[in-house]
Amino acid sequence: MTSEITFTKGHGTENDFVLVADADGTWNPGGDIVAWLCDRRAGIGADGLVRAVRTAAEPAAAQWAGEAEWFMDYRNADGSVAEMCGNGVRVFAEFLLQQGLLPEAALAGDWFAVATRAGVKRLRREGEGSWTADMGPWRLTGGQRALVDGSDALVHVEGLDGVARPALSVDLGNPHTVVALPDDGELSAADLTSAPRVEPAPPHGTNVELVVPVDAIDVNGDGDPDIGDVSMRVHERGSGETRSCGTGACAAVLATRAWAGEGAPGVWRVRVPGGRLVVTVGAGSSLTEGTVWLSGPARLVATGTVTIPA
Ligand SMILES: N[C@@H](CCC[C@H](N)C(=O)O)C(=O)O
Repeated sequence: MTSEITFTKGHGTENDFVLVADADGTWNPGGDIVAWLCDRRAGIGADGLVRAVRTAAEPAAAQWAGEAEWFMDYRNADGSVAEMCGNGVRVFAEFLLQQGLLPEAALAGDWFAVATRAGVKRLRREGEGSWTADMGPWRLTGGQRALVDGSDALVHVEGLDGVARPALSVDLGNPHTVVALPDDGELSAADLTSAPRVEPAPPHGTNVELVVPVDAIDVNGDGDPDIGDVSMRVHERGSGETRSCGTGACAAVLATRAWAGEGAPGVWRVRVPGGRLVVTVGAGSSLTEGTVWLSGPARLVATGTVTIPA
């Protein structure tokens, strides 16, 4: 039997999603259906599927029912499940607004809670199509040892000189491995048509970010940089190279800040192929753990219906 689903297509800095409202949790697609929907030739095409379901109706989220009304069920383009999506959660908030499901107070600029597999995240509307997400806790996976050594992994990136690069692993609820490159030439030369090989292989796979520091900005002219600035490309676990990754932007900043050491800025601009994001490191964060905020656009571009094959 086939079924018809209403969807919205949206993106955050061109990290794009198919969004489906499934308030009562009656539609729980298998990985093959997700992969088909996300297929850019045979399906609608997206980096991932976002399903909006009431926490009370979703067994995976029932533990957060008292804290958040809605659960973001995030799936990668290959149909695999992911814990969190930083661009996706902003687009999710914009989608709830479009569907008339956003709590009234959130429209007025109050924080509101969304449950994810990485726990409850809070979001605030900054203006039309613009959101900040409190991404919650992060940590360098390798802890103090990785900070002292400057790396806890090696990454082989195709298209460069064949030498494995030192990298830092960052846990944002989902896994990231960040590699610093010296300049834009290397950033462009990197071939991300296949996943960079990471050693040791992370147990649940990883998203890989390539990051190039851009000159930090000294806003008040006191000689100390106030705003950090990086360029980034990403190969996402389960989706391949994408034009942006929100959790990846946070990871890129947190690794760069760890390499820079004490005194590094707390606010960063992240340039990705699909646009720009702002990452703010939470007050009280150390170089190895803390909290982080992500700000950026969320755009909804189309709605439609699709017949799901049996
Ligand atoms: N694009 C997302 C991250 C999506 C999940 C990721 N591919 C994973 O498997 O962890 C973002 O904006 O954070």
